[in-house]
Amino acid sequence: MADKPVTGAGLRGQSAGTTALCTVGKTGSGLTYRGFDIKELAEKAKFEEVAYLLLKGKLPNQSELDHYIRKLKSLRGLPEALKTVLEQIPKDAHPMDVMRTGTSMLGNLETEESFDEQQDVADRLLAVLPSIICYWYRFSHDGVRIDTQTDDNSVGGHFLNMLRGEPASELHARVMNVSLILYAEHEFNASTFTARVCASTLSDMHSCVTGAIGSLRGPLHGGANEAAMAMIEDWQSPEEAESKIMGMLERKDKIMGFGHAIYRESDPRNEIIKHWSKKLADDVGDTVLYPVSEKVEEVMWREKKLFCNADFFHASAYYFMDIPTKLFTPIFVMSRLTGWAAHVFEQRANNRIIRPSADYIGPEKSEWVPIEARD
Ligand SMILES: CC(=O)SCCNC(=O)CCNC(=O)[C@H](O)C(C)(C)COP(=O)(O)OP(=O)(O)OC[C@H]1O[C@@H](n2cnc3c(N)ncnc32)[C@H](O)[C@@H]1OP(=O)(O)O
Ligand SMILES: O=C([O-])CC(=O)C(=O)O
Repeated sequence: MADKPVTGAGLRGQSAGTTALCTVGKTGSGLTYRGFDIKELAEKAKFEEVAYLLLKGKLPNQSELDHYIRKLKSLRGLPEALKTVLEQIPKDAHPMDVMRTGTSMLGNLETEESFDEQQDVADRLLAVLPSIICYWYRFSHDGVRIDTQTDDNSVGGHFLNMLRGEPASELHARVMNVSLILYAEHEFNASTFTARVCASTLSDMHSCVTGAIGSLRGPLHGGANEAAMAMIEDWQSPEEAESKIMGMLERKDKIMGFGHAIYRESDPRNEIIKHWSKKLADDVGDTVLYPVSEKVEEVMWREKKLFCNADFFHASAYYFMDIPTKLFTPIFVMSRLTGWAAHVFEQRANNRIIRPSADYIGPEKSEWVPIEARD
């Protein structure tokens, strides 16, 4: 992508604070969490280890990790009042709205009374968000009230088990683990910045996370994985994909799953999720969606020098695992909760209310006109 002059629009290129959590695009394309390269984490870590790293500040040793997994497993249950609320939400609601309402309702039932409770509140949310979305989804779509306390050790395996009513295969659990690691943290992205702005007023964790979910929902941010799927799902061949993309580019449409506010050359998460999407394509014997996705990637680079961001190959990967498209962005929430909460901790530890200024472009002086005399 050609370099663009940095202007004030979208606060692009302006530092809005400090963080010890993450670097994005520091050497042109890299991503690190507390200094650890994303490629190494995606290959070697459990998502729960990455959550611990982000939330507690260091990698856990074996007994700390075992204890943490046991803790998360014990926190998966839903209060009855929250189940009642989830049962009222219609089947055609957007699952991101369900996540938002579920988090907000939990804030009424299990209010964070003091910042001393922040670690426990974050752990509870990490454990319970998959339960919220799956309980609502299975109740509204299948008419069943699921037990959200499965015996799966991993967050990803637990999610798939609740969704399907049976434990996930090793491959699917592995891909979910990688996906949750890739989505966990990304510096001052829009949803995290929302959480930090909310935290800067000394608000509670549930409010910060509820606001962040609202920001993540949009198609220019987390909603892009669903939007990318909606775009490619009906294309039957790479040739059709090429001609459709060329038409979209001619009309100056945004192509979802491409481009990035910070990365200029590539998004390091793409190569990783693309690898797993290919493995899943081979697993299900796909001959259409993966070649279509690869063609879109090739055409976008050839025509616009735009590269896939984290979202594009997530679409096909989730599709191959038979995950309904509208649950794609809620999975992002289940993971990014770790980054959001860790940023809230950081903001609280060194806080000043976030309140920028605006350049006024309205009228200099307006004359008051009585209501009867107005047009
Ligand atoms: C996990 C995540 O949240 S990753 C982001 C997910 N979002 C998407 O995939 C949505 C599609 N992508 C986009 O809308 C953008 O690339 C964003 C929102 C991610 C970044 O926006 P910006 O920082 O404003 O983009 P940037 O400054 O790099 O844009 C440069 C030019 O490329 C164009 N461009 C950028 N992305 C795209 C795209 N996906 N399709 C078509 N054109 C694009 C822009 O319109 C801009 O053109 P202009 O200078 O004529 O206005
Ligand atoms: O950093 C951003 O602007 C968006 C992004 O990729 C993320 O939040 O993962």
